[in-house]
Amino acid sequence: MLPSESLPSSQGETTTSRKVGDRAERDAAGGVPVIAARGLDLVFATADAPVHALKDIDLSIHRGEFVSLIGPSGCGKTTLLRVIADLERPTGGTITVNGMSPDAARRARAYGYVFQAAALYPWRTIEKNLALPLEIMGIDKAEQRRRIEEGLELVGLSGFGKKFPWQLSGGMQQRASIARALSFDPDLLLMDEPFGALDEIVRDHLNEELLKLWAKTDKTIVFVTHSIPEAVFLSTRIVVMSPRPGRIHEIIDCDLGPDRPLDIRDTPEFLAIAHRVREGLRAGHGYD
Ligand SMILES: Nc1ncnc2c1ncn2[C@@H]1O[C@H](COP(=O)(O)OP(=O)(O)OP(=O)(O)O)[C@@H](O)[C@H]1O
Repeated sequence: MLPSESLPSSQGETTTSRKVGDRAERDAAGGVPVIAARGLDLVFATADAPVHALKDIDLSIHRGEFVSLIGPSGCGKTTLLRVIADLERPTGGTITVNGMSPDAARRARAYGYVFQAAALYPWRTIEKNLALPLEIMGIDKAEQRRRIEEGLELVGLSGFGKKFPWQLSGGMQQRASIARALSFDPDLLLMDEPFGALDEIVRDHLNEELLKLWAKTDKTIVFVTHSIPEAVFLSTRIVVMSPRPGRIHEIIDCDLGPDRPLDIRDTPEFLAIAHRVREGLRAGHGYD
């Protein structure tokens, strides 16, 4: 693997140093969830029949969690992420982000959003792509420079700032888009199948490095995926969704601890959780 294909490892640090908070304790302490959805519903009005994309979603996500949304195509994973990001308005129920409405949270720049495709502007260099949200926020040039360098270093792209997106591999472009989402230091990262288009080896590697980055920055991450192993490897909890109207079928704790080398995927504990997720997907799908 090229060195440039790696997110930087947190050398000398281990993920065990991370304070993985205990949700029950935080609830008892009255901590405000980062995301709190109650009875959330979304019906898209279309030219023919209305599309019931989300139905009765109840979900609380707390600071420092890594929560994956998994489910069959069209079950509303992206729609749920877009509701959190204030890119779609629910038609029923309530949702707060950091205790605010999604609209207020968006204006407060509470989250960074990483799309499935890197969505970088091809006519801007990597550093100019990273600068864009900072320019919009009116951050001065010197501070922009500092944050861009820090962001590039965080994702292992130091020295690539002057390149254009098309001069980088798919994995490197996706890392640049992660750095852009982190450039204004949001506590919450929303990621919509960010590695879905990458080959398995690069994807494995970025999974491993994303986990280290999460441990290092203590962000809350909501991550959409179709992959059971990816969900189990990354998450502290897995939300299994069922097809239209998209509902939460089951929420599975993924208590594998913070230290997760790739070969954890061969352990009985990992395989047992993957099995539960698969069973949840099957049951939610109504195959039988
Ligand atoms: N703007 C829209 N107007 C009408 N229907 C929509 C709109 N956006 C999404 N949908 C429909 O809502 C349902 C949920 O879509 P969504 O993209 O959230 O699913 P998903 O689980 O993310 O799917 P995939 O895994 O294929 O990306 C689908 O039936 C989709 O066709």
